[in-house]
Amino acid sequence: MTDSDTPVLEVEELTKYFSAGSGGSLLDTLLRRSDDSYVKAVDGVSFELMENETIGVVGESGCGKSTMGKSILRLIEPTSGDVRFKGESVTDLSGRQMRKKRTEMQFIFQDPTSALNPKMKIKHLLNEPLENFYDFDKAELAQRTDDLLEQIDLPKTVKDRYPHELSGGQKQRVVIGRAIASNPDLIVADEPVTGLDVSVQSNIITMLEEIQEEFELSLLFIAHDLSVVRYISDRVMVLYLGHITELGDSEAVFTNPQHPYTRELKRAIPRSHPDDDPAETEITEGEPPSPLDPPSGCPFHTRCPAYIGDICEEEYPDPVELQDGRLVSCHHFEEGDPPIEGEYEQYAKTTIADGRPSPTADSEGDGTDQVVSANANGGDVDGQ
Ligand SMILES: Nc1ncnc2c1ncn2[C@@H]1O[C@H](COP(=O)(O)OP(=O)(O)OP(=O)(O)O)[C@@H](O)[C@H]1O
Repeated sequence: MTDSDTPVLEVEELTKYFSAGSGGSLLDTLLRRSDDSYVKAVDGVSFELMENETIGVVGESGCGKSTMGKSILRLIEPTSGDVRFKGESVTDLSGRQMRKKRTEMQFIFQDPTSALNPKMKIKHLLNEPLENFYDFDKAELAQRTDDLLEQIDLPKTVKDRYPHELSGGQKQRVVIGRAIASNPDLIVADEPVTGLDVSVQSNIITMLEEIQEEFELSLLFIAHDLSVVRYISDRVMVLYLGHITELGDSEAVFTNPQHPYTRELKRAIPRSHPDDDPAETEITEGEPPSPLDPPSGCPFHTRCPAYIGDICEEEYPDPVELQDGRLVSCHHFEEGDPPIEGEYEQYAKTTIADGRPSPTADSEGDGTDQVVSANANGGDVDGQ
C-alpha cells in the first residue's frame, strides 16, 4: 500500500506498433492488407506508478497488457513515448545501460517453465542475477540463496533440484525469487498466476503482496480479470485495444465501475459460487476487434452497451477525472452525462447483434451466439 506521491515510474504517451508480418494473432494475419499496416498494440498510454504502489492492469486477451509491460522495460522497443524510472528517462539508454537498469526494474513472465533454464539447479537460478552484477563471494551467495528461499516460502531442500522437479506454483516462486534477488524498486509481473490452480494463485498473490511491502517496491500486476487484482492493487488500470479506458482506486473501480467496458469486465468475472447468476459471468459481445484494424473514435464503440451516437465513432474520448480522482475515457463523461445504472443494466441485458443495443432484441435472450468467457485464455490448472 502506498501513501507516497513520488512516482517511481512515469509513462508518457507510450505507443508500440508492430509492423505487418511481424507475428500476432490469426485475426491480425487475416486483416493484414498491406505492408504499411500496423498492429497498434499500445496506443498512447500515460500514467504514473508511485513508490510502494501496486497498479493492477486488466483487459481481455490482446488488449496490449503484455506489450505495455515489456515496452516499459524495453524488452521490446517502444515505437514512441517516454518512460522515466526514478526521474530518469530510460528511453535512450544503451543496451548495456538498460541491462544494468533492469536489476532495479524487473519483469516476471507468465510462464515459469520457459522462464527458467531447465539445466540449472534452483540455487544457481537464484544466484545468477546476483553473479551478473554484484561481487559476492561463495558464502555470501549461499546465504543470499537461503534468504531468498525463505522469502519465497520454499524449503531449503529444493536448492539442488532442477525446475522440472518442482510444481508450477513452486517454479513461479523461483521466478519471483530471481526477480527480487537484486532488490529492485519496480516489478512488472505479467500474469504471474495465470494457469495455476486457484488456491496456488491466492498463495502466490499473498506472497507477492508481502514481498511488495517488505521490499517497499512498486508493482505493475497484469491479469486477465478484475477479481485477481482486486485485493493486491491500490489502483486498477483497464486497457482496451491499447488505450486506458479507466484508471482509479481498486475498490472503487471494482465495486462501482464507471466505464461501460469495465462494467462488462466485472460482469465477466467467473462465478465462484454455483448459485451465482450465470448471466453475470460473461462478456456479451464476442471478442475485441483486432488492433490491426481498430475502430475509429472510441475503440469500444462497436461493442458498447452505452453507445451514444456518432461522437463515439468519430472522436476518441479524452480522459475525464471524476470526483474520486479516477480517470475515465468515455463520451458519456465528457458530455457530463454518466450512463445511468438502471439504463445501463437494461442495455447490457439485451442481445447485441453488432455490438450495440438492438431495439428488437429479446431482453431475456441468452445471447449465446455472441458470448465469450473473459477467461477463455485461462490456461491449464496447475497441480501443485
Ligand atoms: N511480436 C508481435 N508482432 C505482431 N503483433 C504482436 C506481437 N506481439 C503482440 N502482438 C499483437 O499485439 C496485440 C496486443 O498483444 P498483447 O500480448 O500485448 O496483449 P495482452 O493483453 O497481453 O494479451 P494476453 O492477455 O493474451 O497476453 C495483439 O493483437 C497481439 O496479437
